[in-house]
Amino acid sequence: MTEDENVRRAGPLTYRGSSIPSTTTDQRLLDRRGPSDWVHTDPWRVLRIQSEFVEGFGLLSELPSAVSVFGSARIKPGTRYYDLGVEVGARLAEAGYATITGGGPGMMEAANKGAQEAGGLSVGLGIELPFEQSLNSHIDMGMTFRYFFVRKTMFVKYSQAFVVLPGGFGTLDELFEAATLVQTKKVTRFPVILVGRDFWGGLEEWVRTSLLENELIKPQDMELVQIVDDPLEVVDIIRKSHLHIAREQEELARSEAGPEQ
Ligand SMILES: CC(C)=CCNc1ncnc2c1ncn2[C@@H]1O[C@H](COP(=O)(O)O)[C@@H](O)[C@H]1O
Repeated sequence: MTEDENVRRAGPLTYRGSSIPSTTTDQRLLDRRGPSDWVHTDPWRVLRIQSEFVEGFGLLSELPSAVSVFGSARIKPGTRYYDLGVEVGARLAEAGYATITGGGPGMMEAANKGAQEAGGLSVGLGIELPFEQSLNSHIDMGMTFRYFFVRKTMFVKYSQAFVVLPGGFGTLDELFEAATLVQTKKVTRFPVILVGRDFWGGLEEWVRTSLLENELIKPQDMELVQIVDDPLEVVDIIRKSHLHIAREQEELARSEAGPEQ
Protein backbone atom coordinates (compact mmCIF):
# COMPACT_ATOMS: atom_id res chain seq x y z
CA MET A 1 0.00 0.00 0.00
CA THR A 2 1.45 3.43 -0.93
CA GLU A 3 1.62 6.34 1.57
CA ASP A 4 -1.20 8.14 -0.36
CA GLU A 5 -3.67 5.27 0.02
CA ASN A 6 -3.01 5.08 3.76
CA VAL A 7 -3.77 8.77 4.45
CA ARG A 8 -7.00 10.75 4.08
CA ARG A 9 -7.11 14.50 4.51
CA ALA A 10 -10.57 15.96 5.20
CA GLY A 11 -10.30 19.76 5.32
CA PRO A 12 -7.94 20.45 8.24
CA LEU A 13 -8.19 16.84 9.49
CA THR A 14 -5.82 13.95 8.74
CA TYR A 15 -6.76 10.27 9.10
CA ARG A 16 -4.44 7.25 8.74
CA GLY A 17 -4.99 3.51 8.38
CA SER A 18 -8.11 2.09 10.02
CA SER A 19 -9.20 5.59 11.19
CA ILE A 20 -9.93 6.63 7.60
CA PRO A 21 -13.72 7.05 7.32
CA SER A 22 -15.45 5.01 4.62
CA THR A 23 -17.16 8.09 3.16
CA THR A 24 -16.11 11.71 2.45
CA THR A 25 -17.53 14.76 4.21
CA ASP A 26 -19.23 15.92 1.02
CA GLN A 27 -20.72 12.50 0.49
CA ARG A 28 -22.19 12.48 4.00
CA LEU A 29 -23.61 16.00 3.50
CA LEU A 30 -25.19 15.21 0.14
CA ASP A 31 -26.35 11.63 0.77
CA ARG A 32 -27.79 12.08 4.21
CA ARG A 33 -31.47 11.36 4.71
CA GLY A 34 -32.37 11.75 8.36
CA PRO A 35 -34.83 13.42 10.66
CA SER A 36 -35.45 17.07 9.78
CA ASP A 37 -36.96 18.36 13.02
CA TRP A 38 -33.67 20.18 13.88
CA VAL A 39 -34.64 22.91 11.35
CA HIS A 40 -37.40 23.90 13.77
CA THR A 41 -35.10 24.31 16.77
CA ASP A 42 -33.69 27.50 18.28
CA PRO A 43 -30.00 26.71 17.59
CA TRP A 44 -30.83 26.47 13.88
CA ARG A 45 -32.84 29.69 14.10
CA VAL A 46 -29.83 31.41 15.66
CA LEU A 47 -27.85 30.52 12.52
CA ARG A 48 -30.62 31.88 10.32
CA ILE A 49 -30.69 35.08 12.39
CA GLN A 50 -26.91 35.36 11.99
CA SER A 51 -27.16 34.87 8.25
CA GLU A 52 -29.75 37.64 8.08
CA PHE A 53 -27.34 40.01 9.84
CA VAL A 54 -24.54 38.93 7.48
CA GLU A 55 -26.65 39.53 4.35
CA GLY A 56 -28.00 42.84 5.65
CA PHE A 57 -24.60 44.21 6.71
CA GLY A 58 -23.19 43.03 3.36
CA LEU A 59 -25.90 44.79 1.37
CA LEU A 60 -25.82 48.04 3.29
CA SER A 61 -22.26 48.55 4.51
CA GLU A 62 -21.28 50.76 1.59
CA LEU A 63 -24.46 52.80 1.53
CA PRO A 64 -23.86 56.57 1.38
CA SER A 65 -25.54 58.83 3.97
CA ALA A 66 -29.12 57.63 4.28
CA VAL A 67 -32.42 58.47 5.92
CA SER A 68 -35.06 55.91 6.95
CA VAL A 69 -38.60 56.89 6.02
CA PHE A 70 -41.54 55.17 7.73
CA GLY A 71 -45.26 55.35 7.08
CA SER A 72 -48.49 53.49 6.46
CA ALA A 73 -48.66 50.41 4.23
CA ARG A 74 -52.27 51.25 3.41
CA ILE A 75 -52.29 54.77 1.99
CA LYS A 76 -53.15 54.73 -1.71
CA PRO A 77 -51.51 56.50 -4.66
CA GLY A 78 -53.33 59.67 -5.68
CA THR A 79 -53.94 60.79 -2.09
CA ARG A 80 -52.50 63.85 -0.36
CA TYR A 81 -50.38 61.78 2.01
CA TYR A 82 -48.99 59.62 -0.80
CA ASP A 83 -47.91 62.77 -2.64
CA LEU A 84 -46.28 63.99 0.57
CA GLY A 85 -44.29 60.73 0.73
CA VAL A 86 -43.14 61.14 -2.88
CA GLU A 87 -42.01 64.67 -2.12
CA VAL A 88 -40.08 63.63 0.99
CA GLY A 89 -38.20 60.96 -1.01
CA ALA A 90 -37.43 63.48 -3.77
CA ARG A 91 -36.14 66.20 -1.41
CA LEU A 92 -33.89 63.66 0.37
CA ALA A 93 -32.49 62.49 -2.97
CA GLU A 94 -31.81 66.07 -4.09
CA ALA A 95 -29.93 66.64 -0.83
CA GLY A 96 -27.76 63.58 -1.55
CA TYR A 97 -29.32 61.12 0.91
CA ALA A 98 -30.32 57.56 0.09
CA THR A 99 -33.87 56.73 1.21
CA ILE A 100 -34.47 53.50 3.14
CA THR A 101 -38.04 52.28 3.65
CA GLY A 102 -39.80 49.11 4.76
CA GLY A 103 -40.09 48.24 1.07
CA GLY A 104 -43.85 47.76 1.16
CA PRO A 105 -46.81 49.59 -0.41
CA GLY A 106 -48.39 52.93 0.62
CA MET A 107 -46.12 55.55 2.12
CA MET A 108 -43.07 53.28 1.77
CA GLU A 109 -43.67 53.00 -1.97
CA ALA A 110 -44.31 56.75 -2.18
CA ALA A 111 -40.95 57.63 -0.58
CA ASN A 112 -39.09 55.06 -2.70
CA LYS A 113 -40.77 56.42 -5.85
CA GLY A 114 -39.88 60.03 -5.03
CA ALA A 115 -36.27 59.10 -4.25
CA GLN A 116 -35.81 57.00 -7.38
CA GLU A 117 -37.44 59.49 -9.75
CA ALA A 118 -35.24 62.29 -8.36
CA GLY A 119 -32.12 60.22 -9.08
CA GLY A 120 -31.42 59.14 -5.48
CA LEU A 121 -30.63 55.68 -4.19
CA SER A 122 -33.85 53.94 -3.17
CA VAL A 123 -33.58 51.08 -0.67
CA GLY A 124 -36.30 48.73 0.59
CA LEU A 125 -35.95 46.49 3.63
CA GLY A 126 -39.03 44.29 3.48
CA ILE A 127 -40.41 41.87 6.04
CA GLU A 128 -41.90 38.41 5.58
CA LEU A 129 -45.58 38.64 6.53
CA PRO A 130 -48.32 36.00 6.67
CA PHE A 131 -49.93 37.41 3.53
CA GLU A 132 -48.29 37.35 0.09
CA GLN A 133 -46.51 40.53 -0.91
CA SER A 134 -43.28 41.62 -2.54
CA LEU A 135 -41.01 44.66 -2.45
CA ASN A 136 -42.53 47.67 -4.23
CA SER A 137 -41.30 48.39 -7.76
CA HIS A 138 -39.39 51.62 -6.92
CA ILE A 139 -36.45 49.98 -5.17
CA ASP A 140 -32.84 49.96 -6.42
CA MET A 141 -31.48 47.76 -3.62
CA GLY A 142 -33.57 45.55 -1.40
CA MET A 143 -33.73 42.65 0.98
CA THR A 144 -36.62 40.80 2.60
CA PHE A 145 -36.10 39.88 6.24
CA ARG A 146 -37.61 37.03 8.25
CA TYR A 147 -37.05 38.72 11.60
CA PHE A 148 -38.44 42.14 12.54
CA PHE A 149 -35.68 42.82 15.07
CA VAL A 150 -32.88 42.13 12.56
CA ARG A 151 -34.53 44.47 10.04
CA LYS A 152 -34.91 47.17 12.70
CA THR A 153 -31.21 47.05 13.45
CA MET A 154 -30.55 47.82 9.77
CA PHE A 155 -32.74 50.94 9.79
CA VAL A 156 -30.88 52.34 12.78
CA LYS A 157 -27.37 51.24 11.83
CA TYR A 158 -27.46 52.39 8.22
CA SER A 159 -29.39 55.65 8.41
CA GLN A 160 -28.54 58.93 10.05
CA ALA A 161 -32.11 60.15 10.67
CA PHE A 162 -35.68 58.86 10.88
CA VAL A 163 -38.53 60.55 9.04
CA VAL A 164 -42.02 59.44 10.03
CA LEU A 165 -44.99 59.96 7.73
CA PRO A 166 -48.63 59.27 8.65
CA GLY A 167 -49.15 55.62 9.58
CA GLY A 168 -50.69 53.05 11.92
CA PHE A 169 -49.33 50.60 14.54
CA GLY A 170 -46.22 49.65 12.53
CA THR A 171 -45.27 53.28 12.05
CA LEU A 172 -45.90 54.11 15.73
CA ASP A 173 -43.73 51.16 16.74
CA GLU A 174 -40.87 52.49 14.59
CA LEU A 175 -41.35 56.05 15.87
CA PHE A 176 -41.31 55.09 19.54
CA GLU A 177 -38.39 52.71 19.10
CA ALA A 178 -36.39 55.59 17.58
CA ALA A 179 -37.49 57.98 20.34
CA THR A 180 -36.44 55.43 23.00
CA LEU A 181 -33.03 54.86 21.38
CA VAL A 182 -32.39 58.61 21.35
CA GLN A 183 -33.75 59.10 24.89
CA THR A 184 -31.52 56.34 26.27
CA LYS A 185 -28.55 57.62 24.21
CA LYS A 186 -28.18 54.36 22.32
CA VAL A 187 -27.99 56.61 19.27
CA THR A 188 -26.71 60.17 19.50
CA ARG A 189 -27.54 63.20 17.37
CA PHE A 190 -30.20 61.30 15.48
CA PRO A 191 -33.03 63.52 14.24
CA VAL A 192 -36.52 62.00 14.43
CA ILE A 193 -38.90 64.07 12.33
CA LEU A 194 -42.66 63.66 11.99
CA VAL A 195 -44.15 65.06 8.79
CA GLY A 196 -47.72 66.40 8.82
CA ARG A 197 -48.79 68.54 11.78
CA ASP A 198 -52.48 67.84 11.07
CA PHE A 199 -51.82 64.10 11.53
CA TRP A 200 -49.27 64.17 14.37
CA GLY A 201 -50.49 67.20 16.38
CA GLY A 202 -52.96 65.06 18.40
CA LEU A 203 -50.21 62.63 19.42
CA GLU A 204 -47.95 65.51 20.49
CA GLU A 205 -50.78 66.86 22.64
CA TRP A 206 -51.35 63.42 24.21
CA VAL A 207 -47.64 63.04 24.95
CA ARG A 208 -47.69 66.48 26.62
CA THR A 209 -50.84 65.99 28.69
CA SER A 210 -50.54 62.27 29.54
CA LEU A 211 -46.80 61.62 29.62
CA LEU A 212 -45.22 64.95 30.53
CA GLU A 213 -47.83 66.11 33.01
CA ASN A 214 -47.64 62.77 34.84
CA GLU A 215 -43.83 63.09 34.83
CA LEU A 216 -43.42 59.91 32.78
CA ILE A 217 -40.99 61.75 30.51
CA LYS A 218 -38.74 64.76 31.15
CA PRO A 219 -39.42 68.18 29.58
CA GLN A 220 -36.31 67.78 27.38
CA ASP A 221 -37.72 64.51 26.00
CA MET A 222 -40.37 66.61 24.22
CA GLU A 223 -37.54 67.92 22.03
CA LEU A 224 -36.36 64.50 20.83
CA VAL A 225 -39.03 64.39 18.14
CA GLN A 226 -39.79 67.33 15.85
CA ILE A 227 -42.92 67.96 13.79
CA VAL A 228 -42.84 69.76 10.43
CA ASP A 229 -45.14 70.22 7.46
CA ASP A 230 -42.74 71.01 4.64
CA PRO A 231 -40.41 68.28 3.23
CA LEU A 232 -37.79 71.01 2.75
CA GLU A 233 -37.78 71.52 6.53
CA VAL A 234 -37.06 67.81 6.92
CA VAL A 235 -33.90 68.14 4.83
CA ASP A 236 -32.93 71.34 6.60
CA ILE A 237 -33.09 69.71 10.06
CA ILE A 238 -31.09 66.66 8.91
CA ARG A 239 -28.43 68.78 7.19
CA LYS A 240 -27.97 71.03 10.23
CA SER A 241 -27.65 68.02 12.51
CA HIS A 242 -25.04 66.44 10.22
CA LEU A 243 -23.06 69.68 9.88
CA HIS A 244 -22.98 69.83 13.66
CA ILE A 245 -21.65 66.25 13.85
CA ALA A 246 -19.02 66.98 11.17
CA ARG A 247 -17.82 70.04 13.15
CA GLU A 248 -17.67 68.03 16.38
CA GLN A 249 -15.65 65.32 14.66
CA GLU A 250 -13.22 67.89 13.21
CA GLU A 251 -12.73 69.41 16.66
CA LEU A 252 -12.16 65.98 18.17
CA ALA A 253 -9.60 65.11 15.46
CA ARG A 254 -7.81 68.43 16.06
CA SER A 255 -7.69 67.91 19.83
CA GLU A 256 -6.39 64.35 19.39
CA ALA A 257 -3.67 65.57 17.00
CA GLY A 258 -2.39 67.86 19.79
CA PRO A 259 -1.21 71.51 19.62
CA GLU A 260 0.02 72.81 16.23
CA GLN A 261 3.82 73.30 15.97
C1 LIG B 1 -50.98 45.76 2.34
C2 LIG B 1 -50.21 45.61 3.58
C3 LIG B 1 -50.90 45.86 4.89
C4 LIG B 1 -48.90 45.27 3.51
C5 LIG B 1 -47.98 45.29 4.65
N1 LIG B 1 -46.68 45.26 4.19
C6 LIG B 1 -45.59 45.77 4.79
N2 LIG B 1 -44.42 45.70 4.14
C7 LIG B 1 -43.31 46.21 4.66
N3 LIG B 1 -43.29 46.87 5.85
C8 LIG B 1 -44.43 46.95 6.54
C9 LIG B 1 -45.64 46.40 6.06
N4 LIG B 1 -46.61 46.63 6.96
C10 LIG B 1 -46.02 47.32 7.98
N5 LIG B 1 -44.73 47.53 7.72
C11 LIG B 1 -43.78 48.29 8.58
O1 LIG B 1 -44.54 49.07 9.48
C12 LIG B 1 -44.72 50.39 8.98
C13 LIG B 1 -46.13 50.57 8.46
O2 LIG B 1 -47.06 49.98 9.32
P1 LIG B 1 -48.52 50.64 9.46
O3 LIG B 1 -49.18 50.49 8.11
O4 LIG B 1 -48.29 52.05 9.85
O5 LIG B 1 -49.19 49.80 10.53
C14 LIG B 1 -43.73 50.60 7.84
O6 LIG B 1 -42.88 51.72 8.04
C15 LIG B 1 -42.99 49.28 7.72
O7 LIG B 1 -41.65 49.35 8.15
